[in-house]
Amino acid sequence: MSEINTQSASPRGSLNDIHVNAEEVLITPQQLRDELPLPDKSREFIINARQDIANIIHKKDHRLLVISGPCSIHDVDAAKEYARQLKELHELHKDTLYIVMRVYFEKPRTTVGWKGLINDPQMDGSFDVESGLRTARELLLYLTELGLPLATEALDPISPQYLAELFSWSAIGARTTESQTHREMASGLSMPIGFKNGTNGSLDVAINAMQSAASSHRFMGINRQGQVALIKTSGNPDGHVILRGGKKPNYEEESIKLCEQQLAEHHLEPGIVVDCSHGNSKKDYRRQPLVAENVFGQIVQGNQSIIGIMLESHLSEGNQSANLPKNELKYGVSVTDACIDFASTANLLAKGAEQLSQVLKSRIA
Ligand SMILES: O=C[C@H](O)[C@H](O)COP(=O)(O)O
Ligand SMILES: C=C(OP(=O)(O)O)C(=O)O
Repeated sequence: MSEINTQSASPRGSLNDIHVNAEEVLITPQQLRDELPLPDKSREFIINARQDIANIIHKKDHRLLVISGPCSIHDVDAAKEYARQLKELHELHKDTLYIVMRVYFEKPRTTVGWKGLINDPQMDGSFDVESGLRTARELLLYLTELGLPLATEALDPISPQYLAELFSWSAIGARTTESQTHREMASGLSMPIGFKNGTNGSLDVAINAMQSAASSHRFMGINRQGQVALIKTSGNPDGHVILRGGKKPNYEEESIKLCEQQLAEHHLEPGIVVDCSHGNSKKDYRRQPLVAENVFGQIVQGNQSIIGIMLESHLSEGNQSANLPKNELKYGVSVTDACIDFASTANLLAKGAEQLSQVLKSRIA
């Protein structure tokens, strides 16, 4: 890693780097991939998981997609323990639910705050991004070997070259669904992509994003060697909407119908994932099970468009400040949005599997 102090390199009066203090050259994506390669067995597993999820989106697989996991990953040991428990649920409910682990390394902030494990893995303002990338890749390799499909938010347009091959599903978040950069990136990503409605509740931005990302784009990015490159994409055919609520929730029947109508008006497939957290839980984690149960009820009543749910779930409930000294952080508790605990997650998914096992099968003609 080589660091250039741009302030000392820029004499007074310079037009450049006025607000840039320093830059460091990072390991290239290819170097990290060589250092931590993806075994063939894991590659096969991810190819199949992406296909399973695409089949759910296009209604060729009856199962309900369940994306469950911490709001953000900050502690690798806790993430591994969560994954081992989630893997049991994945197996237990595999005929009805397709359970994928949320592994979010990049957090979009409303203003400022800890931006995730890649940006600041030590959570102390040391911003050791190279070690963040390495830790993230090591963890993804472990989780894949465990046999869990993995989900993330694609936020940084550079990090996919380092990590994206390990994910089977990605979201474009509420704060970036309207961003051209993110729509271009989504058009080239190799896994199914969900687009969240905007933080104010706007569905239009997600529908526009789906159309944009399904198209081919030309844009500047980096290649695996870390060079700036002109990227040419063919478009992502597996886009769908994620309803996350906004100023008010949008998971109830009326909102789902409105979303179905808007998708139909744009000749888009009616595949909807409901995020049970965020605006839909009014930021109260205890409400997530209520949202999920309402969604299960809609499916039992004959809804055909809901293809999945998302849960913010961790080993223990609630959250804590990411600014606490490391030795004061409680194990298995979120440092970003509050989560439901694992026992509640397991109860909820057992209820869902029981209620939906027959009805989901009858959806696929
Ligand atoms: O899901 C996580 C948060 O809702 C998102 O990153 C915004 O967090 P903030 O409003 O605490 O910055
Ligand atoms: C940031 C997230 O969600 P949203 O984009 O809906 O706020 C998230 O799911 O972590």
